[in-house]
Amino acid sequence: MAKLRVHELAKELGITSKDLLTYLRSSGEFVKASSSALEPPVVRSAREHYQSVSPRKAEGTADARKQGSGPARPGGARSSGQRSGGDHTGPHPTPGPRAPRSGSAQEPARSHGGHEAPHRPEHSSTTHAAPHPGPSQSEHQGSRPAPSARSGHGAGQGRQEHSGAPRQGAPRPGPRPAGPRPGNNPYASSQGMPRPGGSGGPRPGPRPGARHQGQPGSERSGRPGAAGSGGPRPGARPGRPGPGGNRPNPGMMPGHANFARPGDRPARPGGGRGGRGGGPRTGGGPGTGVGTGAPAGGFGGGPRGGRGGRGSTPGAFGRGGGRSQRGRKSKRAKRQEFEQQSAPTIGGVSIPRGNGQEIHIRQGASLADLADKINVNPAALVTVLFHLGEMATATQSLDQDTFEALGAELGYDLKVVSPEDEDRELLESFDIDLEAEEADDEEHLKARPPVVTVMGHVDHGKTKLLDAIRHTDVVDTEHGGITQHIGAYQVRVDVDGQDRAITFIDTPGHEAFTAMRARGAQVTDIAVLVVAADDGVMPQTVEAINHAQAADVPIVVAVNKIDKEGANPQKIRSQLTEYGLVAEEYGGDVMFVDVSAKQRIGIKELLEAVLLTADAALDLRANPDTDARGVAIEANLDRGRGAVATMLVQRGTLHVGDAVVVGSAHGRVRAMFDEYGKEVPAALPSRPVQVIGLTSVPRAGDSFLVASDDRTARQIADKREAAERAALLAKRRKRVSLEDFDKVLKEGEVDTLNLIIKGDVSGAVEALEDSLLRIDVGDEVQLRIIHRGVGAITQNDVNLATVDNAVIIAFNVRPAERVAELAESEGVEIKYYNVIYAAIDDVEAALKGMLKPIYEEVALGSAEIRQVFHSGKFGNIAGSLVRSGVIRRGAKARLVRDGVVVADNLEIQSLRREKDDVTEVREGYECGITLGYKDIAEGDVVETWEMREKARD
Ligand SMILES: Nc1nc2c(ncn2[C@@H]2O[C@H](COP(=O)(O)OP(=O)(O)OP(=O)(O)O)[C@@H](O)[C@H]2O)c(=O)[nH]1
Repeated sequence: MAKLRVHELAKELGITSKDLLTYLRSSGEFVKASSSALEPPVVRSAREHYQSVSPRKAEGTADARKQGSGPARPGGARSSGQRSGGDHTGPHPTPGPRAPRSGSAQEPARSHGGHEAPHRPEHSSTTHAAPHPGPSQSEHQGSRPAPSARSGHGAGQGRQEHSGAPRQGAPRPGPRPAGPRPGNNPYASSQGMPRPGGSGGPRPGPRPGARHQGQPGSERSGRPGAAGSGGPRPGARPGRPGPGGNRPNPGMMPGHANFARPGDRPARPGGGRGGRGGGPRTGGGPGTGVGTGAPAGGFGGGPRGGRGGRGSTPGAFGRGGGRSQRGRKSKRAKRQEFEQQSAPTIGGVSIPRGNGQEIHIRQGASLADLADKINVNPAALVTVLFHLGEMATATQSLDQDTFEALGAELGYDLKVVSPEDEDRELLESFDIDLEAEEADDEEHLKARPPVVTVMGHVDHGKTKLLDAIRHTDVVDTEHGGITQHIGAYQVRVDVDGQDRAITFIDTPGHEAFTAMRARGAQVTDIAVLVVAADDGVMPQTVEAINHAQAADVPIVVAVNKIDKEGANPQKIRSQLTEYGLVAEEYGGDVMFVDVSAKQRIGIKELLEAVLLTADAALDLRANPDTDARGVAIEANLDRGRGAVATMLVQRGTLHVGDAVVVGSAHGRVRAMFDEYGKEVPAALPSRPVQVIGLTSVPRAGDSFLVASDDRTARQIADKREAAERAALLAKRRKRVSLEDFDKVLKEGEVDTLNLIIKGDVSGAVEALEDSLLRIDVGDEVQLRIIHRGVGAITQNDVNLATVDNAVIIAFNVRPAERVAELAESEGVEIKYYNVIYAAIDDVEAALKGMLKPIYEEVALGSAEIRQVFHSGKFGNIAGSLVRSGVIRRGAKARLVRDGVVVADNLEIQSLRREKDDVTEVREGYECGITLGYKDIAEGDVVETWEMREKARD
């Protein structure tokens, strides 16, 4: 059963989505947009609120039924939290138990002493009213079994401890934020799983671990799993101002006033963003006009308020109530409305005005795309945009602000949607709602094997270890080991008489891991960190730790090469404490296993440690009885077999004959093979299979899903391809930068400044990190250093920054080859410094919202007015001769008479050579200029300039 979305609930309550959003935000819910899904408790409280205000229909809907069965799953509403970020903070702000932590919950067949029954904590529907982490559910924390209970213990005892005993003998005092752990949902872009590791202490407060660097374990463990990316945060700040507050609006644009036409509405004093402002909603009557300083601009001016009267009666003073009655208009009324909607011409074009409808535009869309959606001529939009002070071609992709400004001007609520949202919408248009599916899964969940990635420094033995594990398949020995590389394999281990499986991703290293994450796929449940006992912690060991921690993936350490002379496994343990990985024997909760990949020593223990860590830290369950969803791990074009893709099933069961869509590839599963090359008819969750039958080769990290039929699969694939093409055009999308951090912070888009520090020497990196973490930034915002390292900025750094929306601080280092290009195209900001204090100052200023870009005025050119023409249409036209530089249409200008500035802040509104409109005129040529300023005279000089951002020292 699908969750109710904001707009649906708003409709039901007879209010606008925006009003509902405002209410929800003010009551502390993190709801992103009107398409956001709402948890039942939130729905209920909203209904109650609005009923108390004005009793309306609310009960008896299908959702009431939902609520009845709605306590959230253990482990948080994983997928929903992932997908729509903070949307689901509401119902689950109280860090609760994340998962049944014992093997019992996952594999009921196992014997677990007193913990036979799956232990599923239920979220109380009242949790949303208590956004602070409380000790309420700490019982589950306390009973979290320690993986340590396993190692080296007798089976029976180990089991019991494992299932019931607290790790250090003492109950864990505090709750663990129960952020949704998206772990295995390929459709999620963000991670919210609290790490299982760490100090295990309580993590209340909204800024856990922000500045505890240096204390082993505390920084990372305290790092907010939840605050990380999208998961519900304890102590989440309620009521951020929504977008639209002080964003630029058309009215702010220079020259906007000059296109005012007779009959335009007068400007509304104050207010936000013209047509999108809140004014009209709250009853701004006709004629309330535009926002800040918008002088009756074009067809700006609150289309919703100003044009009251359209729609239903209540709409006469705004939109209130109009929506529900809109369907019942007479033809005449409709016609009238249409005529009213037809804006007066602007710049010679007439565009039917919207009435505030929400239009979704994908990132990187162009005017042509918008034109298509609102059914107008693209050229007309080009003209309108031009009059808003921006020039763009019909096919050029535009940024969000431009679209919003344009939407406000045209009377539409234009929403630029992220690729994830877009894909969700796309799937929804095919009646596929992944979020709802997962919610429905709850009662059908069955344990699934963990998916493991092996990471570590070069030559520490990752490949050898994967090889050794491959041959340690103690159950399925008849094949004599896995022979084929398909990108992942599954081994079975006999643990305490139980046959259990683990899936290994067969591409070692964090590069593949991060690259997949960059594509939105999170396949890894657990990372095995390989460290050579004769070598110790090396740069890539640290990188691997950072990457795993950034993804909130628990780590099991394999101390390898213990057969070698000079091997010192204890040294590795103590070294790793500095990185927050504290071995159990040192009082921590990370399992360390000594192995020799070469001599195949300790492999079984390692596999057991993986299973125990999974049991203790993760809720690895999936519904096998549904259509398969998962991720493509590897794909290639095989000469004989065509496109071959290794797909990891994450939920449901994949069958031969299923119609699948993988990213923008599609097809029908003709045959499936396992890692032995054996044909398999069906693949359960966590099973990797090589699939043939796709029409094209997908990319690693593409998510796949089974569609109802071939046609649907093809249509989804086609639409995705079109969306991808469009997204390519929007490559220059900007992520977080230090300069705009304040803005995105205010808009509630982020509350953590993620940094990656790269430097030339480790001392500098450490000093910088240390100083940065000491910055006192208050409680509103967090600083998180997600990765630090020595050496040039690599593709990996940029990938990580892409995933986690981080800024890279480069201290005396430069990007490696082509990396700058990648950063540029991905919109990742790299800030270069050679003085530590400058970096600290900038970061501090960014956090405090004081780091504004510095602009300087750059002269473009000047022209002397030779003659003044009067035109009824254009006002006074200055017949001029360009004396220096160029005169450019749209440039800022000032009028100088006898060396004195008589008018400033003008704009070259139109520029002509002979009879033609031109964009610029160079030195020595004559031209006709209109400035929108009447008092011009022969001999005056028009100086033009533009503001350019100045580089900081
Ligand atoms: N003595 C000993 N040598 C090992 C062991 N494990 C790996 N080696 C050796 O270490 C070297 C590197 O092993 P790999 O498995 O290739 O290491 P890797 O981490 O995959 O290296 P890259 O693929 O380069 O990142 C090889 O020569 C292995 O034979 C071990 O347990 N004991």
